Amino acid sequence: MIGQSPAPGALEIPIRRIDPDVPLPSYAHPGDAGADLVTAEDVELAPGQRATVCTGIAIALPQGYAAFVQPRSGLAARHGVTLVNAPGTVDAGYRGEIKVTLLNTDTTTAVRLARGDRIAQLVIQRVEQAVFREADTLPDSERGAAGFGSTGGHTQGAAPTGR
Ligand SMILES: O=c1ccn([C@H]2C[C@H](O)[C@@H](COP(=O)(O)OP(=O)(O)OP(=O)(O)O)O2)c(=O)[nH]1
Repeated sequence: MIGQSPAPGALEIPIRRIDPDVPLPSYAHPGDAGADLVTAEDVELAPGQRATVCTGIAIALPQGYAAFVQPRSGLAARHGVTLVNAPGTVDAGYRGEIKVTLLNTDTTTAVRLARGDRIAQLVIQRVEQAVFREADTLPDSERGAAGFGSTGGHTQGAAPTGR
């Protein structure tokens, strides 16, 4: 079911329809993290092609929040469509139209998306703004500087040596 009534205590976000005919972002199920975004334009992506498309909406997030534009798993698994910059970050101060940079990763098949198709999902989260305080040494930790596969790779990949 699409277009649930809001959960009690849900965060209210002012939204402006730049394109008056596009639906507002909506959660497909109660408890979903992502509200679906649609494309406001028809687009065809050749194999390997990307395109930045309009969603027809602009929002005003409260300070201390950000919205993350995430790919949809169905589009990814069925058609190889993802987002170049996943997740796209919408800053609290941004008042412009939310846009989505789609990428067709399929090497042989073009993908056609029609105005109104759901192309991505918007996840709204609280975020911290840090103060970066320079230090000569960092506190010890169990991991230390080990990373980039230091705990073992997949079956065919050897872990790279750390520096
Ligand atoms: O997928 C995205 C990513 C970003 N934006 C908008 C909202 C965001 O607040 C703004 C700037 O995004 P970002 O900081 O990622 O872009 P930048 O390349 O660093 O540009 P800028 O110099 O404007 O910060 O663009 C979108 O509409 N969709």
